[in-house]
Amino acid sequence: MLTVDIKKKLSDFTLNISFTAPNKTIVLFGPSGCGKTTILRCIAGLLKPDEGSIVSNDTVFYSSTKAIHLPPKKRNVSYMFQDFALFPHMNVKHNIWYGVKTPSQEANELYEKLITLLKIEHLPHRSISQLSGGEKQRVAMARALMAEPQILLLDEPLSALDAQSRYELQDELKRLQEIWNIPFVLVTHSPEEAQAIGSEVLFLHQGQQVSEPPPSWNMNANGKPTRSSFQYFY
Ligand SMILES: Nc1ncnc2c1ncn2[C@@H]1O[C@H](COP(=O)(O)OP(=O)(O)OP(=O)(O)O)[C@@H](O)[C@H]1O
Repeated sequence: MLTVDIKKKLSDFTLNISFTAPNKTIVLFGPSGCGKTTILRCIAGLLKPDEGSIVSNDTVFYSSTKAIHLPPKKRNVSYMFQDFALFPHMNVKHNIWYGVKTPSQEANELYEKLITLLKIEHLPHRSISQLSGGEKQRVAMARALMAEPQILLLDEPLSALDAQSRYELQDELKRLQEIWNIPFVLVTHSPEEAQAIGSEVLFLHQGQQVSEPPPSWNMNANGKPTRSSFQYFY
């Protein structure tokens, strides 16, 4: 369980957000610049809010009243970036093992489980430059979970992929969340993706949560959001 209740002054508005993420996938949805990435960065400890609190289970990550601001490495949070941020000079296996401090039998078992679940058993010695976008996403996912995080943050994890890989990986993400049973906090611009993956969706507008979903959630016959989808925000 993750509880976020923070304010932070940004260039054009003040981010003022309060939500609780149970062990499910919570989606932060809204237009470019509404504050989605800033929220992830505050949870990860890469940015300090101006006030409020961030608590994960019993661990206080940030509290303005208690003057607590844990550094990123003490938060046990994995952050998966839009471009996957894999190390190009390392092969797949070394990328996945990167965050593991002490090799152990348990870590080996976790590694085997992850590459099987993510269907990348055939790739361990491949270099990153020889992977498709979907394969890179799977490797990034394995690396993120190999660190055994309490929380997984995903910043537009599927946006660089073609439609086919996106659909496949939406299902994988849902399945992995159910197995890991930790909060996944996922940022997207895509109403279709938010609906497909999110157990809960937070609609954001200029740093604030808005209660109404955009009239937008009407899809056309091809399952794509209609043009009116975006009127709410743009
Ligand atoms: N450290 C910072 N200090 C002040 N303003 C910031 C800071 N970081 C980002 N901003 C501004 O805050 C706003 C929210 O940025 P943020 O990156 O969180 O938006 P976003 O919703 O993730 O956008 P996108 O979907 O384009 O990635 C933007 O106007 C941005 O310019």
